[in-house]
Amino acid sequence: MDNAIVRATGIHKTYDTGKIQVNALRGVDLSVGRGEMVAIMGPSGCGKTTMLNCLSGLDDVDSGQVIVDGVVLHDLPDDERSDYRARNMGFVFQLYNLLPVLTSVENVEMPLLLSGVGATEARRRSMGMLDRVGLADRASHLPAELSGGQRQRVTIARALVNQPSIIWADEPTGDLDSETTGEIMDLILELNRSNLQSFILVTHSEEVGRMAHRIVRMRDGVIVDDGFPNNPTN
Ligand SMILES: Nc1ncnc2c1ncn2[C@@H]1O[C@H](COP(=O)(O)OP(=O)(O)OP(=O)(O)O)[C@@H](O)[C@H]1O
Repeated sequence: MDNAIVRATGIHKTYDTGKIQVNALRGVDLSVGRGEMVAIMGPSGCGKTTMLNCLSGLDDVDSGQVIVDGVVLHDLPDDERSDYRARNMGFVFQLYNLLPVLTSVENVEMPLLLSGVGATEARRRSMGMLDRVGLADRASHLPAELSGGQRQRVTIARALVNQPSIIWADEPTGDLDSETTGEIMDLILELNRSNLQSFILVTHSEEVGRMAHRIVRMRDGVIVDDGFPNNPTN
């Protein structure tokens, strides 16, 4: 793929708990194009989250190479890799839940403040992003004062506020009912189309998978299928 933004080759990852070794990734090759939306699917335990963590540089790999926009990710020292992630990637992960004591806009502006953007500019951009996700009128609400779908929209606004070229999402619609899932996916698709950002998302939902440009199916730590969703409108 010529315009690949992510190019992973021969990724192996083993977890060693002391008692047993789990070969979570057993030679994964994957390229993701600029502006592409890829759904990673497969049965529980097949290695989807591990793949997201390894490809985004959140976790180390045992062997193989991940090149993101020309940068060999795992060659970077830890602090430079974190910095690279903060500047170029957005995350919609359960691990990065909204901070409960901060309002919507305070949550969204956090990545900007952490990367050195001034307070006034951070607030301006965060309000703009909340507006994009349809939540300008909930800017001063705490997460507990929002619905599940609204919370997820704030999480997406926070992931996108830095204008990253890649967004990694682990079950972005996991706990949501089907109507809200549709709304969140429409939002993600609209952002993907208008900003040409690449989305790589893990999902158990065939409905969500069908909305992506491409479905990558995994089993037992390898990719077993990689193709277009069976959807004539895509
Ligand atoms: N920190 C860890 N230590 C040991 N084993 C782990 C660890 N994390 C994951 N595993 C194992 O690695 C394998 C892949 O796990 P992973 O979380 O990537 O699967 P998954 O496809 O995302 O599953 P699910 O759909 O249930 O979230 C599983 O067998 C899991 O038990």
